[in-house]
Amino acid sequence: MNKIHIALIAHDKKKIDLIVFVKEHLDVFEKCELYATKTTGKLLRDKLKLKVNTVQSGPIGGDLQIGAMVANDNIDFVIFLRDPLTAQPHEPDVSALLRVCDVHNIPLATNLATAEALIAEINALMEKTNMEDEK
Ligand SMILES: O=C(CO)COP(=O)(O)O
Repeated sequence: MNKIHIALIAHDKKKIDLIVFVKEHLDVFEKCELYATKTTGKLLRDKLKLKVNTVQSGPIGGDLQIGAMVANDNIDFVIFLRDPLTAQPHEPDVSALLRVCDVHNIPLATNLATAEALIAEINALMEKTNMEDEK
């Protein structure tokens, strides 16, 4: 089975939420190929010992790099915990990433409730592929 590719990104005030969320679903994330913006990825590596491919930090182009991966069909799911209460200097890049997910119909969670729903979907997808592999 090909691994599911997931991009994980969190704005600074949401990084702890993301770490806690990923920790709760570590069994799922360990089976996936993970991509993250630099600071988010470093935290995931340091705190959870996960293997994560990183791009630049979000404010200096990382969101756009993840967007390019979405455009190239290299990402299956995006979990991007945005901080809706803090203005981001790189807001155009954030919008570009959200837009390219819509253009390519890539499931995108921008809050924890939707991220939980995506995990259920990812689990179902993994079970289905495992059953097909066993046939
Ligand atoms: O700013 C970000 C997303 O817009 C996240 O970038 P970092 O993971 O490098 O903090």
